Amino acid sequence: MSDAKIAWQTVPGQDFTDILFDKADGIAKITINRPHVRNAFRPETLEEIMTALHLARLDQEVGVIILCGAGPDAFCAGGDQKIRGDDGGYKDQAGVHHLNALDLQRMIRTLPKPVVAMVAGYAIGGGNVLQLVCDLTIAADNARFGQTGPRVGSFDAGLGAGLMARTVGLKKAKEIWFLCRQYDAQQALEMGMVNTVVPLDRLEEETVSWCREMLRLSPTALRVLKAGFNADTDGLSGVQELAGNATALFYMTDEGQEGRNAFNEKRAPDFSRFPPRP
Ligand SMILES: CC(C)(COP(=O)(O)OP(=O)(O)OC[C@H]1O[C@@H](n2cnc3c(N)ncnc32)[C@H](O)[C@@H]1OP(=O)(O)O)[C@@H](O)C(=O)NCCC(=O)NCCSC(=O)c1cc(O)c2ccccc2c1O
Repeated sequence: MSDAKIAWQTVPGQDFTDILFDKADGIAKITINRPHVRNAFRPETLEEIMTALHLARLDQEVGVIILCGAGPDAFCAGGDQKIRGDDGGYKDQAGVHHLNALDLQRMIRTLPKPVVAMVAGYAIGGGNVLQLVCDLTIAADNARFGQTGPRVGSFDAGLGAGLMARTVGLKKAKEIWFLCRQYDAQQALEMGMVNTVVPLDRLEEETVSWCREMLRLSPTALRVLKAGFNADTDGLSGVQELAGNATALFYMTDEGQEGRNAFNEKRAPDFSRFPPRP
């Protein structure tokens, strides 16, 4: 199959209402499917995305994940203001309030495979933070980015502010949040908020081509690099993620296995075969 073509297959066995979950050629695609509200999310949407991400993480056929919105008009317009309640978050259908966008942000950052945002149309508010926390962003030429929090009575002073500042610089990040302007795809590219801009009709083709390039590379190298890129921003939990990769690799060595074997064989471990390396 040429690089331009991909035959998405719906991942079977799921009962999603707010997202589509497809897979092909080592790539999983999660589509926020609420175009009537510019793909704004409700708590259920975020739960479904997290379920799909978990499945994609466990699936050893999947090396890269695409996150996108249904239709050409929006990637995601953030939290659904129609179900934003008075009790500290967004109401699910049982009336419970959530801010589970923050759980999703952390999940994307700790997921040990690259997550690529494919942005057509608006990426606004929590939708812009969502594309920001993805590892790469491919934008269509109709994409528009911005924060609205201070206008609609909200703010994301966590990754929304801090990661934004690390991505586009402190002054620009403050401008984005303090003025609540919108920026077109070219401006987003110039400020380093996205990786490339392509015509809308070539968006998926280009995104898939970037994914296929990554799939040709070492998954372990990409995994550890991702953890390394996030480690300082995420503090000790970022170090935990990076260190977990070191532990997993150590478990694969004879030296690591000698400790386990000695315990199971009720003998003292003999690490003398493993000299301290320079
Ligand atoms: C995105 C827009 C700029 C698009 O404008 P456009 O003119 O193209 O379309 P309409 O405005 O006519 O919208 C069409 C239709 O969609 C509805 N809609 C759009 N966005 C939302 C939304 N976010 N919630 C609910 N509904 C939405 C709109 O009402 C129309 O429906 P009708 O029935 O009226 O026809 C523009 O739509 C826009 O500016 N949207 C609002 C963007 C916004 O302010 N988002 C919320 C920001 S706050 C946030 O996202 C957020 C979420 C979190 O989970 C947080 C967690 C923790 C901390 C902070 C958080 C946070 O800040």
